[in-house]
Amino acid sequence: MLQVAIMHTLIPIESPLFLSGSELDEQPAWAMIFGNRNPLVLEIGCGIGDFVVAMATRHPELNFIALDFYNKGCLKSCKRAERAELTNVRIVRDEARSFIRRCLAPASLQAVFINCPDPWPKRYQRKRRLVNQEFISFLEPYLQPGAILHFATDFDDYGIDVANLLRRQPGFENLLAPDHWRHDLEGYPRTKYMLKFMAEGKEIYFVQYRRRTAE
Ligand SMILES: C[S@@+](CC[C@H](N)C(=O)[O-])C[C@H]1O[C@@H](n2cnc3c(N)ncnc32)[C@H](O)[C@@H]1O
Repeated sequence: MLQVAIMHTLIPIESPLFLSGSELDEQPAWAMIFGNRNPLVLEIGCGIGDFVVAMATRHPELNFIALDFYNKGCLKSCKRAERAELTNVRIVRDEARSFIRRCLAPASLQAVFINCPDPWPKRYQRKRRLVNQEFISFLEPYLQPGAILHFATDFDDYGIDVANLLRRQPGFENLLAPDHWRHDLEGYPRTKYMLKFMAEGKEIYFVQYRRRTAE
């Protein structure tokens, strides 16, 4: 029988800003990687890197880890961050949960951004969504007390679900109260996917919660 091997070759990424998750040590020394001890911010699913570049340009006092398992997106993100001459960004190709578990210490993140995660719109697909109760419980200990979790989606059912989920978490407080979500947040950079959905007339759901500090 003729067997046809389909090779999925990854375009090599030769950028000083790129880190392959599979080659990273467990619990890498982020202060060594960034060359300073500035607070860490994580973006999950950075896509083409437009958001992280906008944020890292505004906040040179923070170190941004932009994560995606999509190689081409990582390549585009690296090019974009290099063009902006940023030194406070690293683009990591890895799966979010696996990366967080292996490479981040408890209470090490000052903020997490999740913009337009894959919506898995069909009912039978929803268990594949990244953000659910299990994920929030998993992520919470990696946030410092006072750290902010930013979530944005164009998919109303996902936005409302995450807002309701976070509302029930005793460890988090709603920064947009009394609203559970907003459709506009001044100053929040719009991502490629947000702009695409907005052009189709869809509304974005922004949800923002802060991990409570101990009383
Ligand atoms: C719909 S795109 C949104 C990209 C970007 N945030 C934006 O708003 O334009 C979702 C991105 O998340 C990435 N992604 C989805 N699940 C992931 C996971 N578990 N770990 C890492 N990246 C993930 C995908 O590869 C994709 O690039």
